[in-house]
Amino acid sequence: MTLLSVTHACVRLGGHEVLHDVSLSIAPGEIVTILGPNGSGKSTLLRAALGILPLAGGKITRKLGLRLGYVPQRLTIDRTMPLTAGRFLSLPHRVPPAKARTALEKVGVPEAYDRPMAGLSGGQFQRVLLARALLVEPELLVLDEPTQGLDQPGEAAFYRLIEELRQETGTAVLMVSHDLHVVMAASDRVICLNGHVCCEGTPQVVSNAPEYRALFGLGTQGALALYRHDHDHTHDHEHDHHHHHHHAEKTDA
Ligand SMILES: Nc1ncnc2c1ncn2[C@@H]1O[C@H](COP(=O)(O)OP(=O)(O)OP(=O)(O)O)[C@@H](O)[C@H]1O
Repeated sequence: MTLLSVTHACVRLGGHEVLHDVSLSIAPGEIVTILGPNGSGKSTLLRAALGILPLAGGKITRKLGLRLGYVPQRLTIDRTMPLTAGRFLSLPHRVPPAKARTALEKVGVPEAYDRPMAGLSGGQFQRVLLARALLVEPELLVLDEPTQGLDQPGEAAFYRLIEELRQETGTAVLMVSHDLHVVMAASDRVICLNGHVCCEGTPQVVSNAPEYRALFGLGTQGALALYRHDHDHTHDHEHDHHHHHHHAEKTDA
């Protein structure tokens, strides 16, 4: 079964073809990451897949009634607006307070409920956006560079949370990133984009593909190997092997 598929999609923006003949599909429970340099069309692809942008060619197919949660790349909230995270979760559709509190607990920021959105840290804010995306109990979570503005430990913690949510709820995840270090090992499948699909496959396959190396340079294999080794550890100190979370299947001991 496929939750969402993009078939031979072309997107034109401002008179030029930003995406050419791009195909991808995502199955239940999969974590698929779209990687690519700035301007390679990653956000465009997500927005086309969500139906926000029209296609110049190809098609998008979604499972009927697909429950989809979306975390946008950036959301600015007027700092003068006294909007608490609890109330934010009730926009645009009212959500029972207990459900909003549960969602905030699930993403590790229960204290945000009564706090104004404008006063949250970057990491707390992204978690609230994620909580909002979880309200629909998504079968597919779509995340557009959800860790922008977070420091490295914050970013690593955010991706661990995504993995935990996947394990707990079985949601599939389609996300965009240009960060190789954290995302590669956290993904089941990677799609390397540069206006078209350059290569795709498991992180190991992609990191060895000449197309990928041409885009990201030869040094990334080393970085990936290092990251895979350090996957279960904090990322603020490379040699700090303190375990934050234990994933039995991924320990490196
Ligand atoms: N509304 C638009 N009109 C014209 N060109 C656009 C428009 N929106 C995006 N583009 C162009 O499309 C290309 C892809 O943009 P997109 O935002 O999808 O890239 P990206 O891979 O997400 O980049 P980044 O990593 O910088 O976020 C870029 O060259 C961008 O300048």
